[in-house]
Order: sequence, then C-alpha cells, then structure tokens
Amino acid sequence: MATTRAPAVLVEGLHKRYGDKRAVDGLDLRVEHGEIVAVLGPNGAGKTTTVETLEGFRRADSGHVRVLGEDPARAGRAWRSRLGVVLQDNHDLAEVTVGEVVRHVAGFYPAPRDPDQVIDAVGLREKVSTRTRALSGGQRRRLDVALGVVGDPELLFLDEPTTGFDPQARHDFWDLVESVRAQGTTILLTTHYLEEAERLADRVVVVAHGHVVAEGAPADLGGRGARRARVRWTVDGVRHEEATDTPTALVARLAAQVGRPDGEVPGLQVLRPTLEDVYLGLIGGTGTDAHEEAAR
Ligand SMILES: Nc1ncnc2c1ncn2[C@@H]1O[C@H](COP(=O)(O)OP(=O)(O)OP(=O)(O)O)[C@@H](O)[C@H]1O
Repeated sequence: MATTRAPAVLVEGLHKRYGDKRAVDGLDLRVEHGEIVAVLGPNGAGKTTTVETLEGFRRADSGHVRVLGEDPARAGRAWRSRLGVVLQDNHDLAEVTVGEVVRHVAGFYPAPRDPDQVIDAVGLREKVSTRTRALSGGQRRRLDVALGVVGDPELLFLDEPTTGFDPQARHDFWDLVESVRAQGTTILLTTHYLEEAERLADRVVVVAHGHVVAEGAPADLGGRGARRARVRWTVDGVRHEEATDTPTALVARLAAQVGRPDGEVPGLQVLRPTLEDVYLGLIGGTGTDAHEEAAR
C-alpha cells in the first residue's frame, strides 16, 4: 500500500483583503508532490497574492495553509531552503556576473545543486562571466530560474515565468521546466499563456474573483474532452460542417464519398475546443469555439 503523504501545498478557505478589496476570497488549492499545477486567471484574480502567501511573503487574513507540511506564516529558514522562488520581478544585481550570483545564492542552501551544472541547464554557459545588467530579458529570466532551482528545492514557485519571451525562448524554457520536474521537483506556476499551461501542467486551476472556478487536466477542463468535434469539408466550393462524437468515422466516410481519387477530402478540418476557448468561457470572456486545433 502507498503511504499517505501530505500534499506539497494545501490551501483551504484562503481569504485576503486589501482595504475593501477582496483579493483572495475563499480559495482552495491542493498540489501533490511531483505535480506541475498551473494557476490561470485574469489580471487581478488573486494569483500572485495566493502564491506570495504560500511563499510566506504575505499574511492571510484567514484560512488553512500548509506548504511542505508547514504554515508559511510561521515556518523558518529550514523550510524556506526547501522552496525555490522565481518572482515576477526579480531584484537587480546589475554589477554581478551570472556565475557569481548563482554561486552566491547556492551558498544560502544546505545542499545546493552544482552551480555550474545549473548554469549549463538554463543555457547561460556563454554568459557566465557577463554582468547581469548586460543580459537580455529572456536571459535574465533564465538566471531567475537558475536562482530558483540552485538550492535543489522540493517545491518551485514560478510566477509568470515567460512573460516577454520570444517563442523560441519560451519553448526552451518549457524544456528546462520539464527537466527540473523530471528530477522530482513539484512546481506551481502562474501564467497568462494557455499554451504554456497546456504544455507543462498536469492540472490547471482557474481563479477568478479570488476563488477557484474550475480545475482539471488541460485536456478535460470544463468538460473539454467530452465536447463534440466539428468536421468541416468542401464540396464543389461549398463548405460543410458537422458536429460529431466520432470524427474519425465521419472522416473515413467522407473520404469514401466525397474524396478525390487519392482519398483526400477537400478543405478537411477537424476542430476541437482549445484550452483558450474553454478558459475564456469559464471566466466569462468573449471566446468563440472556433479555434482550429487539428486540421488536416
Ligand atoms: N499590496 C496591495 N495593496 C492593495 N491591493 C492589492 C495589493 N496587491 C494586490 N492588490 C489587489 O488585489 C487584487 C489581486 O491582485 P493579485 O496581484 O493577487 O492578482 P493576480 O491574479 O496575480 O493578477 P495579475 O495577473 O495581473 O498578476 C487586485 O485587485 C490587486 O489590485
């Protein structure tokens, strides 16, 4: 039998107000060891307030919070050394080199990773002797991640880690996060990029108005997996569309009935709701169901 182990993060009924503003309003969250959980939500939904409460940087008004089994409001240095934190805006260490800062931060932890291996892992080997002020935005973010993981944390918090990245840098960063997870690190990230959540997260949690409005695997969120596919095709310049639970069977029938001699069906598209469609529906956005995920 598996032993029962407390989750890496457990939040029940979290509340936090700023004056009259209910920033977090009855939020529940659970992250198991080894999971990557993405917290999604519109600006001002309460994501950063929640994450910073978990990191021990803000005090909850009420609610039960446990991170690696301890209350962040009371936990000490030993607990903090088990966390990796990558904030939205990190400090500026302008005159220090990449190598110096990674080695320096490693020194804060009882059992850090090898700083040189971390620098290699985040792709900053060529910049090891560069002062941090001379890094590009994406390189600085990689440095932030290096600082987040050099202590070999059990739990890593990433708050909007790829904001401002170019597409290649974002994909490289995702590979990096996956390699960190492969070493057993639990990861809680906030993001505004649905593609990022889809690529990285085992589970997404959608927060709006300070509480969770939906959660699930990216493929299942909001009943996404159960929604019907729509198949489109063209015959003699006229577009046709049919909703179906069995798109493969429909496509096979079309190939036989209206396909060209080589079996190709003109204008064939198989459409399913994207995570973004589902997300926008959940938060009351204006998303349509018309994104095209699989077109052939
Ligand atoms: N220190 C503060 N003082 C007053 N109000 C605050 C403070 N921090 C956050 N708020 C307010 O609390 C609400 C939640 O903010 P929070 O930063 O947690 O949202 P978020 O979901 O992280 O947003 P974003 O996606 O824009 O980062 C917002 O209305 C914000 O203006």
